[in-house]
Amino acid sequence: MPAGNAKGILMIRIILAGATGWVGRALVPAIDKAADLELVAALSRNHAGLDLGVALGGKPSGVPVFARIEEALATPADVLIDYTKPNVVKAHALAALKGGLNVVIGTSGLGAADYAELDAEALAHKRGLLAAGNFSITATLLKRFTLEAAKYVADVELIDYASATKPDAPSGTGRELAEALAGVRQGATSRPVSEVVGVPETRGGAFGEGAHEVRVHALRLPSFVLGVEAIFGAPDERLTIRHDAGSSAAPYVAGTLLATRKVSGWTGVRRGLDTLLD
Ligand SMILES: NC(=O)c1ccc[n+]([C@@H]2O[C@H](COP(=O)([O-])OP(=O)(O)OC[C@H]3O[C@@H](n4cnc5c(N)ncnc54)[C@H](O)[C@@H]3O)[C@@H](O)[C@H]2O)c1
Ligand SMILES: O=C(O)C1=N[C@H](C(=O)O)CCC1
Repeated sequence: MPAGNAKGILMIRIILAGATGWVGRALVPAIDKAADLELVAALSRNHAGLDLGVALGGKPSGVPVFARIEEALATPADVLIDYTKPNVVKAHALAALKGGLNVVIGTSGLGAADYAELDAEALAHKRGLLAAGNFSITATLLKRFTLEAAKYVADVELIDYASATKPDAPSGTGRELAEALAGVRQGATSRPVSEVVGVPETRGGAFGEGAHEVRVHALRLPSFVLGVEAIFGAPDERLTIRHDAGSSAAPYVAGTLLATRKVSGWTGVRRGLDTLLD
């Protein structure tokens, strides 16, 4: 139950996992500025034991930094926001749900099977979870426009661009889009990959089944931050819908905070910031 502050505003108490990372350190000042949000604990493998303000190079803030989710969860809180790493995010979310928190996941690397498991846990504990492969508004529009175009054009493939060091492929943005697209797309007219002569792997990774599968081609090269491109082909014409992220984490802040405010409004898992838009 969110706690009231001195002005009687219901405060949403947040544990931020990945608070000293690229996105985490952009979220901290935005949470501080919000009258209805309170950062009560942080999780960071590299800065555990420090005060978060000090860890971020500023004044003490009174927010403790922990190394492990179990330690952080000893602080009473309402929502866990996670921007950490693909190999730890699911364990963080499961622990938070068990502890009675709602969960907002920005971390990439999880797919449909992981979210089915998290959904069962969220339902069991009557908590909400919102995961978005990309919390930026323009990436969310890429998803919306691509799903709309798929109603009219049968053939579509995705290209997923990211930096050479990104640990997961495809990106969270590309994976969420591919899994959603596989659920709504029409059958492809391209030759089935099982009939391809040469090196079938060059046709990309597949999400979904048979003619409804969505092929994703992941490029990992220096100079890219994150980009996802949906290419639709029809006889004698082509449509490309593309999102490109810049080098700052600013585009992800507003969407993450919107999800944090809304996530107590349902039980189970929702995927995509688009599920919160009209
Ligand atoms: N959904 C979105 O809109 C969106 C936007 C940007 C990034 N991302 C994703 O968010 C994730 C984080 O991105 P980033 O660029 O901020 O990463 P980063 O490497 O800059 O920061 C990761 C943070 O997680 C912490 N961490 C790592 N392993 C940990 C562990 N085992 N226990 C506790 N803390 C741990 C680190 O200390 C650090 O604070 C990535 O998966 C990225 O793809 C998603
Ligand atoms: O820089 C990253 O890593 C990003 N990851 C997200 C993803 O995996 O889709 C999106 C934004 C940047």
